[in-house]
Amino acid sequence: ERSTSSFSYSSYHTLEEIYSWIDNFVTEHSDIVSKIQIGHSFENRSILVLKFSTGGSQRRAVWIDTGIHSREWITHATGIWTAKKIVSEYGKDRILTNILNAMDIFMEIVTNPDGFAFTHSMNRLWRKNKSTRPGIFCIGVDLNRNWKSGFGGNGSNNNPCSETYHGPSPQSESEVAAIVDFITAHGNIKALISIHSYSQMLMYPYGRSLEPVSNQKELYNLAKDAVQALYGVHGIEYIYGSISTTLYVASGITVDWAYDSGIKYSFSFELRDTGRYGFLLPASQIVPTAQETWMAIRTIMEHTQNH
Ligand SMILES: O=C(CO)C[C@@H](Cc1ccccc1)C(=O)O
Ligand SMILES: [Zn+2]
Repeated sequence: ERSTSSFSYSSYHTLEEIYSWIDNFVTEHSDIVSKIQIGHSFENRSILVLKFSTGGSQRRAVWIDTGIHSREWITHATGIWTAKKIVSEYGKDRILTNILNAMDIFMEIVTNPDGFAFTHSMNRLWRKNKSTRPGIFCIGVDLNRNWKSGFGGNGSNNNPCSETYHGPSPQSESEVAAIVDFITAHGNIKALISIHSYSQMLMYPYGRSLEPVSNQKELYNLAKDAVQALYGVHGIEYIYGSISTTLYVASGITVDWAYDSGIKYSFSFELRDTGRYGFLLPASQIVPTAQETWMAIRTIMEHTQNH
């Protein structure tokens, strides 16, 4: 359809519908939003990033990604709603307006487009990307294990048939390399938020070890504030802490790479629910989930802007 006014923010959508929404969204809000192609997937789909900017050049920025694991549909839906929220609240919400007057926001909604298309066509519970290599008879790499930091360590798997297969080498996957290249070239990303589902958790590095990061106290307190803001919307309770102590040891993950690259405010969300529906969260929970998650994301962005 030609405009986003007929787009349902309370439904799940196909890859084509999301890419079409992105084009309409950028057209309708061209004063503040632009579209950047940062690369292409294994199956040659465009990898798209939304840039929210009110001016300046190379401003400090926040990176948000959703959908790195294709079956986690609530994350793409939350990303879309959040993008609309940002443009709707600019000039109205004082906190968001201050954030966008000082920083840019980059949002990658479909971080694993090949896997996402596959969840619609063949296998709803597909997690990895769709890369193949000669002589390897299982498909896909876990894009949340393919990053350089701690690559190949505990909590990742060398078996290509594993759901946590880390791939042949760090950044071997074009979907990961595209983000690394973009963030490295930008050079002024101050916060990274990588959104997963499910479990209702807000976590920070490290995943690869139990060792606390240097600003652990700050991240703990920021996570606490963010989780309290989230709770205030619909009374949903999150737990929070470092990945390795809150969930499990995982190596080669997005937020460890971000942190080691100097992005001191790196977080990973696990959205609703805690297992009743899991990855098959009903569409009726999209808007409530996005509304509460926004309050946590805004808290993290506000802290980043002020530090
Ligand atoms: O996707 C998950 C649920 O589908 C769990 C996530 C947990 C996690 C999230 C962020 C960083 C490290 C691990 C994973 O194992 O990669
Ligand atoms: Zn995940």
